Amino acid sequence: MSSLRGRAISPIGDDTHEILKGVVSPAQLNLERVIQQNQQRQQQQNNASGSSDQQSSGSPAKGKPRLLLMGQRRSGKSSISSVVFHKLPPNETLFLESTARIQKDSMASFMDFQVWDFPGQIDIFENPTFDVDAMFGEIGALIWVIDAQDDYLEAVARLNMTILNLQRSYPNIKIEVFIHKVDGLSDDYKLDIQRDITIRIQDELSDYGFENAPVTFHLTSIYNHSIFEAFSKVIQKLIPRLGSLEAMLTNLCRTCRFEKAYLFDVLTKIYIATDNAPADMASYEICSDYIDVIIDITEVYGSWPRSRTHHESLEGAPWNQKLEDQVASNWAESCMVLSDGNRPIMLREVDKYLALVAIMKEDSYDKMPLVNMNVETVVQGLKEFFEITKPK
Ligand SMILES: Nc1nc2c(ncn2[C@@H]2O[C@H](COP(=O)(O)OP(=O)(O)OP(=O)(O)O)[C@@H](O)[C@H]2O)c(=O)[nH]1
Repeated sequence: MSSLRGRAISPIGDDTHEILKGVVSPAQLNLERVIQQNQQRQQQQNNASGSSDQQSSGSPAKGKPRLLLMGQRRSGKSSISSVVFHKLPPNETLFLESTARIQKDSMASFMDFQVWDFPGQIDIFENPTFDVDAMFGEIGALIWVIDAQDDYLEAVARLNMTILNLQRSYPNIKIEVFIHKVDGLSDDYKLDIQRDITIRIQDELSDYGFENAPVTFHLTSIYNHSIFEAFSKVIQKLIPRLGSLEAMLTNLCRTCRFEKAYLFDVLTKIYIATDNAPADMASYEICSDYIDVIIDITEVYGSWPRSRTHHESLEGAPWNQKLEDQVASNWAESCMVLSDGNRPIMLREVDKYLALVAIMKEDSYDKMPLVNMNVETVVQGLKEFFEITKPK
């Protein structure tokens, strides 16, 4: 399949070929032009307004974007960070000790970012030893965790103070409120709490003249996929030109008749883009569980060294082809059929961090060769996308 790379393809539909045709496609040229224009515009703004405004723009000027986890003590910040970024089983968070100082984690991922876990008792605006400019200058998002199983009035009051302090100097910082530990709560109660917290925050902010502060709310728990879903939404806001990624996946779904396609960060199981079909928690869960299965199997069998004779027999008759030319991906590919409705689900690695996972429709399995060709083309397009948009 690798011999197909760089050629125009003949898809089941007719859209994918515009993603990668020949050496440089119009889409690629367009993306490069837009990225260059954005960079020039940003450079001009920075030159015009000096370095202090650069910090106040809220977008990461240099280095890695930062996610700050803040909130009251025992609200669940360290648990969230450990479950999402370190694969700690949720039950084991019961034994986590209270955080005494800021924990800084660097994530080597498709996009290098940092996660800072703050101790609940710290108030950075009260404490003169904190360099607030350095802290919020390169911030990607502030995640405020509220324990929904506890009395949340004080947490909301502190969040309001924090937003008001930030709005004056850093109006573009994205504030993500995780209404957390909703696992034990009924659906009605969850929505009531969300409504109540939203109103309390919006009322307070509009009293101070901030009508449209960038605050988003998520209902989360470490005991189900909601925490990964919420982090996915947060990370997606940090991806430049996310719309182009979504358009690629939407085209792929239309061309191959997929029900849903996700681009996953394999280690964290955060999805960084999906097609434009309505979001559906069940399909996200099954794709994310599938990644776990593949990783487990790879850990057991992945490093199994094939003997030279076995290798030669695989490349010999009746195939008479090199092994890498017989498979669609040089790294990993897998496909299995879901028992409900006979819908196959496929996984294709994009690079060492990312994987494309898609749920197909019932009849797509017959068209696997064409599906593979289209997936291969989109994967090449995705690689180019990340190459072009990577911070220089
Ligand atoms: N039911 C439930 N419990 C949770 C959830 N997330 C965290 N917890 C529990 O909440 C408790 C406190 O979690 P931590 O992660 O230590 O809280 P923290 O906000 O880091 O606390 P400090 O370090 O003191 O600021 C632990 O016992 C966790 O098991 C959740 O989603 N649901």
